[in-house]
Amino acid sequence: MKFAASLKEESVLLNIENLSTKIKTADGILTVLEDVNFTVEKGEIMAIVGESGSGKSMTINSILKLLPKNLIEEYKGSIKVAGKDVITLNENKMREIRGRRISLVAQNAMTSLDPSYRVGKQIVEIIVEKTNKTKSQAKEKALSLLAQMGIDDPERIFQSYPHQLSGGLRQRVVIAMSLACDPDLIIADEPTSALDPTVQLQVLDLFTKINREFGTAILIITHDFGVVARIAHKVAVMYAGQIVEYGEVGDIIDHPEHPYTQSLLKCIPDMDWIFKEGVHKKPLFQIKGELPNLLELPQGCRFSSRCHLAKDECHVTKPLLKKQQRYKSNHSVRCVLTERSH
Ligand SMILES: Nc1ncnc2c1ncn2[C@@H]1O[C@H](COP(=O)(O)OP(=O)(O)OP(=O)(O)O)[C@@H](O)[C@H]1O
Repeated sequence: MKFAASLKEESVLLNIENLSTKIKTADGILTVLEDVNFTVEKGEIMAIVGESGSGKSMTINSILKLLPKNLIEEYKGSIKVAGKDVITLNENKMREIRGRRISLVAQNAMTSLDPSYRVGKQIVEIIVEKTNKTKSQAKEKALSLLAQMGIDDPERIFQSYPHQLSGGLRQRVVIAMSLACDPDLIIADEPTSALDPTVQLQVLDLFTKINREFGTAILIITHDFGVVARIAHKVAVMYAGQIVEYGEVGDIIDHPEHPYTQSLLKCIPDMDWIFKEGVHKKPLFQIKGELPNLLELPQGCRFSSRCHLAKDECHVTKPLLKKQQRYKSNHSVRCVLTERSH
């Protein structure tokens, strides 16, 4: 049976409520996600930002049901795609969602490309497998997609093997592949972190172009608030498996409420001093300390041990993600101090 309604008929493409994921490890049970709530709407670019280990990839794996069964201790809540809860869908139905409704662009293009086949053949195969197109129609579509990715000589790239292409070109090819079945949502997992800085900007701008021209929603995963600022409309700041701040990007950059968000924003390099003074004159800000051990989470706020503002209550009271009424938009923060100060 075909997956019922097209996501494009819904304004909310992805709705996650109270998602909690625990995994089994040799050391014990890890709470990798807890109380995760967010939505991605039609035509929106949403970002999830956080340090390494904060749970960004686990969120993607939970959405796409890519967690190995033997690893899962708990996987509960609701992950609705076009109103259907993927948590209860079987593997056949999930395959209809993956690739067709939601496609994934990984950090390293080589994980998505087979080194032994020309890239054109790989794009054509996906189109033929997932749509009713013939091989020649699929080739036409593949060439058109490559051209739309800003590739000047699509025929040459179509005939190339992955190792003959630069990192930036490979990532453009993978992004073209992700669009092969006209998905409603692309999930891009750190899609630029393996690229040179100038190529990173070009690839980010390509996502913006795709969003504007195709109307495809994008969920981008990053550790870099600079990426968020450049392309996203909405952001969830993630720390130790929880969303600690959520809302419109403009609101959060202008009024970061959570001390962790404030710290992440300080980590964005100021391009002016890089170009004017040289990279060695001003060290980049680093957040001191480490993420808590997910086997022994603190009783109170998970960021409390690294927070320069933490008070006694922060170590004992579990903060909830609460909408801040003073903002018109849905700006939510998980911090007891924010609650007190307004
Ligand atoms: N297979 C696994 N076995 C044990 N622990 C795991 C496994 N996969 C993830 N984790 C742990 O789950 C937590 C969340 O990991 P996750 O990969 O989602 O973080 P991330 O924010 O995506 O980090 P990165 O940016 O480094 O990819 C981390 O503490 C990580 O060590």
